[in-house]
Amino acid sequence: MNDTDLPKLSGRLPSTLDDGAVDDPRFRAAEDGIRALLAAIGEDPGRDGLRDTPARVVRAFAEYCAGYAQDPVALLRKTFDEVSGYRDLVILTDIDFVSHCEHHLAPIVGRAHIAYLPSKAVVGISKLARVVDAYARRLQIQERMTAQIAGCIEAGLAPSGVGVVVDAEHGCMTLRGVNKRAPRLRTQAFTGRLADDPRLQQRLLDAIPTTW
Ligand SMILES: Nc1nc2c(ncn2[C@@H]2O[C@H](COP(=O)(O)OP(=O)(O)OP(=O)(O)O)[C@@H](O)[C@H]2O)c(=O)[nH]1
Ligand SMILES: [Zn+2]
Repeated sequence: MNDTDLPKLSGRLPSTLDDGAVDDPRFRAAEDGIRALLAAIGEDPGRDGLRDTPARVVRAFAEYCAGYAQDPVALLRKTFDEVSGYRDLVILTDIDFVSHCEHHLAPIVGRAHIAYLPSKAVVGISKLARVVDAYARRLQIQERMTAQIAGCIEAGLAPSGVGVVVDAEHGCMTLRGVNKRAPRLRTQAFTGRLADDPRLQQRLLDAIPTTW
């Protein structure tokens, strides 16, 4: 799978206030935008309690979106090939993440579950969680994030197959709009042997705890 949505690695807001970010004109413009938003909801952006809020919000969004600065495939560069012929599924479940929807900038809170069939090397399992975060920390829709994670593992490890299942609650449905208490969206992507073999898919699905 081609990852056509690899991030632009420049032109983003810095994710911290270090290294001169305070002087970045985009940072200042974004703060003005938050001040305008505060005024639009009937607040006084000049009152004491809100004076530092625009800068905080911009910093927070830079942090929520820090994944744009990462190259997720590069996270999988270090692999281990001394696995004594291990060829079965590697399954990592319940990788929690927070993302933000690109429609409302509302939080998406969920868990990703990943399986892959190694062809020769395996990767440190923390790297799979790092890949999830690199895509979650962007503005997303869940379907795209799911496909991106699968595509990244495919590109980074060239395994015999990948399965990614994502379960998440969307703030834009639970906190506003239709206001449903806890609808959970499941998306999944399978490649290679997992795309061809429903029994391999089922092994990943069976490994996912039913509660969270
Ligand atoms: N498929 C998909 N839809 C999403 C995701 N996140 C949010 N949405 C939906 O995106 C849609 C945006 O719809 P619009 O009609 O443009 O926006 P809206 O008027 O705010 O819609 P409501 O949420 O129904 O009030 C909504 O139906 C959201 O529930 C996602 O990850 N995947
Ligand atoms: Zn939304």
